[in-house]
Amino acid sequence: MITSERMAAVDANAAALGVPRKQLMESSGNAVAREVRALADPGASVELLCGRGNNGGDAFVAARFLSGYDVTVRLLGRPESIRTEIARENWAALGAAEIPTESVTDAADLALDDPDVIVDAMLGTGVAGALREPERTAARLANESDAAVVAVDVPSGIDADTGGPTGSSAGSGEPTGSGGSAVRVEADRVVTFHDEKPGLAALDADVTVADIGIPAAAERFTGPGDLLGLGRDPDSHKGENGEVLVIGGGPYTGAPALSARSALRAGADLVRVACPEAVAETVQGYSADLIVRGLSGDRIGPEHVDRALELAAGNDVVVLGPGLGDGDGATEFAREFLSRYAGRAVVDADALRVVPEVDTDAELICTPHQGELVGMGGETADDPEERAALVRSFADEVGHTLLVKGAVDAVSDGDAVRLNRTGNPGMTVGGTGDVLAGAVGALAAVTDAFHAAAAGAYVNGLAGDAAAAELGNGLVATDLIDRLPEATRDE
Ligand SMILES: NC(=O)C1=CN([C@@H]2O[C@H](COP(=O)(O)OP(=O)(O)OC[C@H]3O[C@@H](n4cnc5c(N)ncnc54)[C@H](O)[C@@H]3O)[C@@H](O)[C@H]2O)[C@@H](O)CC1
Ligand SMILES: [K+]
Repeated sequence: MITSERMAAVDANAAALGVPRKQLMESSGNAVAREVRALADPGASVELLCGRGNNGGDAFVAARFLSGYDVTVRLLGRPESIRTEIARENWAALGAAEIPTESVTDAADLALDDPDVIVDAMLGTGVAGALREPERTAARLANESDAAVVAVDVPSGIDADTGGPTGSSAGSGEPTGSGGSAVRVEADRVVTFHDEKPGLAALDADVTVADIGIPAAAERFTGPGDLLGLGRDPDSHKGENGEVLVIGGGPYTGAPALSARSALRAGADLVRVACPEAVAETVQGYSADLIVRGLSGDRIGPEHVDRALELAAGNDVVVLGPGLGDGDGATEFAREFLSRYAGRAVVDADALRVVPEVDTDAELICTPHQGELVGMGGETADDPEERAALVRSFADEVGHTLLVKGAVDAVSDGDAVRLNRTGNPGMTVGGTGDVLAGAVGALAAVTDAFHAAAAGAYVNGLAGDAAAAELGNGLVATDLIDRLPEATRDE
């Protein structure tokens, strides 16, 4: 099963792996034509109802694969209004190949000549709201005809994620819109691409899943698609893109500052640091952009839990651990803090060891390296696939998301697993882990824990690769921070 949102991410990852959209559309169209061939013999009449997006583009390709059939490609809209370049190219290819096309803008001009097969390629996953005209009328005509109806990817008017009509937030199958009942194509067959869609199972149609050549690696590994949707809403206000509290420092002062600055560069609006008073000035000295809150004394200990919880309450995410040290007081603090905190937290460094034993309502993203993973009671292996399986089962056991750092990072929430290949040996320098924890913290303020961990690993490694390209093995952790804004751009 794959959601529309994940499908878009995987599509972008496939393009980054050298399998561009145009190739996917070619395979999709080919798969649609195969379905038509299975339904009707050559000579049969096939009416392709095409929208202006890529769903329609799939049908333009299908028409090319249907030589020997009496094909009509009917575009709902003007050719100039075809939305994507790839669909436009495939439309133009029809003309060049002398395959008959028609374009209809007015619903009143729509009529179907009693075809044997109708291909519904009006709307796919890019639909917004209930069907408009002329799609609405075309859907009615398709439903009234005796033809076998083959839907491309998803029947037009159906939400691929819910199975309900498009434009209904509940997706419950209830009619929507201004009083009228929701029109949708009642397909006999659906050719859907790459993987099953959650909304198709409940439909009264035969569903074929077509392999369109998206490599498994596009799902297995992080890629640029994992950043889609993490961009800033242009209308947002200060604080809406994430408020992060870093709790750490004491024996080390650089670590909490690195995490905090990283969170800012990865997109958080406000980042606060709670650290011992004795080092507050030093931490502040690293950057005027940080809001530093001192906790009495020179080490964080259990006496600070109340104050830390108070500070945490105003933030979306806590990053716990950078520079905290492994003293008894610090460990006790981490244990008690987590047992009383119920929000979302990234747990790193010396705070990691308390995770397996602590009883917490918090949602944690733990970022251990292999050694810390073993310290937590987890297992590791040389083979990356085996290691990923072990990370998954350990994440399931502890009930939190794990991001296990290595040459290939492994991320799992106990269910899904994602691997990250960005990064380089130059990043073994001190502080890069603090940068990662901060970046994941910033992302966890705007998306779910698993997505934040995967995207954080990806951007951190990407920033490291950009730094290594310039500085080789001379890179330092702050070089990554400087390159995070570019790495986190989602276009
Ligand atoms: N990785 C992928 O996601 C792939 C997608 N492919 C195809 O691309 C489709 C998605 O393409 P698009 O994102 O271009 O979207 P669609 O082709 O689903 O439709 C988008 C366009 O339809 C119009 N529209 C939107 N809502 C409407 C409504 N309620 N009534 C009437 N018109 C409306 C708008 O002009 C919009 O731009 C998939 O369903 C699939 O068929 C395939 O080509 C292969 C790979
Ligand atoms: K469709």
